Amino acid sequence: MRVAPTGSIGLTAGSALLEARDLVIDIPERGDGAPLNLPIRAGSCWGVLGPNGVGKTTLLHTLAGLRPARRGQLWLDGEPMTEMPRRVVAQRLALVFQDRHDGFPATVLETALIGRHPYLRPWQMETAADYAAARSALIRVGLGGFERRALDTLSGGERQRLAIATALTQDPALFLFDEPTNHLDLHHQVAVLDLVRGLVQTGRAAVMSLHDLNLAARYCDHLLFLYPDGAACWGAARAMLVPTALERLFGQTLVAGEVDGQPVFLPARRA
Ligand SMILES: Nc1ncnc2c1ncn2[C@@H]1O[C@H](COP(=O)(O)OP(=O)(O)OP(=O)(O)O)[C@@H](O)[C@H]1O
Repeated sequence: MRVAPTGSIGLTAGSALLEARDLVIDIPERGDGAPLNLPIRAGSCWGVLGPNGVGKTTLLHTLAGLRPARRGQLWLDGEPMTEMPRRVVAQRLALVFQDRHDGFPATVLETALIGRHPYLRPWQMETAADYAAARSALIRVGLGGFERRALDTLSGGERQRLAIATALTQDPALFLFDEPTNHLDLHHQVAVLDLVRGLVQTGRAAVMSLHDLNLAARYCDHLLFLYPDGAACWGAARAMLVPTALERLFGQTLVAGEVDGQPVFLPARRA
């Protein structure tokens, strides 16, 4: 079932930084889901919600151009992404992965500097401006004093914030975050999502997968629901946050309320 048939609900301002047209993601041994038509416009923050294994990570990797779609096209700044050099794509969008497997020893600053690679020629050394960008990003995620620390000494939450700092150093117009609040305590979850909101308010765009419905309700202006049967629906967050749709999405009975004028959802207690 396709609950909200178009991605145009509530989208008025800003140009589409990334547009998915009839996009079908490729999940091995699974049938085609509903084709996605998503215009990710400047100044918008999209949340991708759905149960475990539904395809959120696969979608984000596909939007980043890191894995081929089964069908459909991706347009980045009005050009077909598949025809763009990877370096140019990396100047325009950044993906913060859910999991990282650090291949070799590095410091926190060296890792953040990886965000400048799309702008450097092969073997070109980072400039003072590149270092300044990396240092500024580390400060923004609260890792200002960590520059010389070895990667393998970081906690899970610190490593997550470093991944976000690396994306900030990359300075793209579009940020794709796969569960950006993973490993983070409540304070740092809110700090990271406030930072994402700040990025969006300055005309960038973000797409993030989230498991926390209430954080999604608070921070996202557009939502995409991916259902286990392959259905999908998307639109303005206010129109999407309907308890029956959310209950079907998560297979969980919910109790809905309102705090600070914002919808809040809790799992219903079992009888
Ligand atoms: N190489 C592969 N071969 C077969 N199935 C795969 C492969 N890679 C991923 N999958 C399956 O694709 C499905 C979608 O995975 P994906 O990681 O995109 O889900 P997700 O919605 O991000 O899940 P979660 O919420 O648990 O992070 C899962 O069922 C996963 O097991």
